[in-house]
Amino acid sequence: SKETPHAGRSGSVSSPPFQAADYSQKIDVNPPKGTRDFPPEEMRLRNWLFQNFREVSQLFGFEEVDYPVLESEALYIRKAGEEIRDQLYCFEDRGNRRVALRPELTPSLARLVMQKGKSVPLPIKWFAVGQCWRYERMTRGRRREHYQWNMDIIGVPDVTGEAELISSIVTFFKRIGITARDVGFKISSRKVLQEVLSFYSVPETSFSKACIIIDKMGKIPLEEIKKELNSVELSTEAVDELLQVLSMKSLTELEEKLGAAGEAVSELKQLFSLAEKFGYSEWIQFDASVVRGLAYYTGIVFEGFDREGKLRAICGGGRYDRLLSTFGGDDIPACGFGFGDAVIIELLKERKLLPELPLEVENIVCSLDPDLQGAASSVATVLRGKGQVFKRAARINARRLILVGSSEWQRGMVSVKILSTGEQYEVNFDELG
Ligand SMILES: Nc1ccc(Br)nc1
Repeated sequence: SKETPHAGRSGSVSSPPFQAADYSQKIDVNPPKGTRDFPPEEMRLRNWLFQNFREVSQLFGFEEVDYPVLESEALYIRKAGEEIRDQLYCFEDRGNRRVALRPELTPSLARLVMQKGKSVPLPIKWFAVGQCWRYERMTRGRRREHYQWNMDIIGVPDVTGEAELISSIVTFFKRIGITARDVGFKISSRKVLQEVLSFYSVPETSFSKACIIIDKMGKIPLEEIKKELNSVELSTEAVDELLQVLSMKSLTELEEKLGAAGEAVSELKQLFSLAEKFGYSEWIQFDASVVRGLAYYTGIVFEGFDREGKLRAICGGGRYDRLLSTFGGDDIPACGFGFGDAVIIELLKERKLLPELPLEVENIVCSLDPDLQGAASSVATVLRGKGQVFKRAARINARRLILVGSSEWQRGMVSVKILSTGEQYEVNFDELG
């Protein structure tokens, strides 16, 4: 039935009461607007991508977790004017609870960490690959769901956390053939913004809102940015100074401006020094304009970008030391990133790096005589039981064709044909393994 938007919070659409299906006409066989099916070929590519997400996460000692796609809406009600709030896929359930399809995974992680409390030793190193949602008016024809890979480190207060997270993403890129010539990371810190604003005694409450406004730079006119910054109590002088600092692309320049004593400069210098040790210096650059669009970041922020500038941000993350206290918990230092499943595929297509993932079958068993269906089933069952044969089912194309013919079967034999060479021979059914 057509969605009839009812009154309610922005972005929430309540559908009419359940209507019995009308079988007189063919249903719409396409998935709901903004969502995707994953038929076999697309599913193989998705599994390949997620397998790389998982293997890199485990290489760095992270444990996999997951959470419900449906969460309490309260997890996402932040008052900083984020786009993620404006596009919340939220509704009232049949128990009159305000719920939402998760737009991101970090609030769920914070909720689970709080739930586990002291029972989980620190540092916590968790990763997840989960579907996230937004309700965007389809005027822009964009997707309403994507899968996000997240890695988070809880309980590490210094930038070694961020350095390790960026190293894990670099490791992932290298595994799939992406190099530092293809992508880079723009790195900054929200403490840059904080130190500038504190100089102009801007109230703390304006900080998150100012970050969200600045994240819109390049997406809306500069005059609009200035107006919105004035509206959250930044003076014209503070705005001009801020915009000047945000245009900086060198740490030396930033140090000359803010001095070496502040946390912003010292943490960034420490991170760039660690990057040398990790061996990924060529992948990163300082860019003061990076603030990211989530209200809860408090320190280092970074985003992966394609150097040709054709695509949206590939991934993004940073430090969020005060998220738990916004949920009424005790703060624990934390950092993490989100990595969507869509832009990276666009990038691999651009760079002709999509993997060949044909259907993979180890054996095809077929009976040449209708009366031998049962026999063929026995053969297939024996082969399936031989774990090691099917474990190698990841082989490209079927390697063998097992023929169950009546004359051979009467002698307890089956024919085996190696498809790549055409070689054919008989095997005793009892020795199939
Ligand atoms: N947060 C979010 C969710 C879903 C998509 Br598609 N993009 C962003």
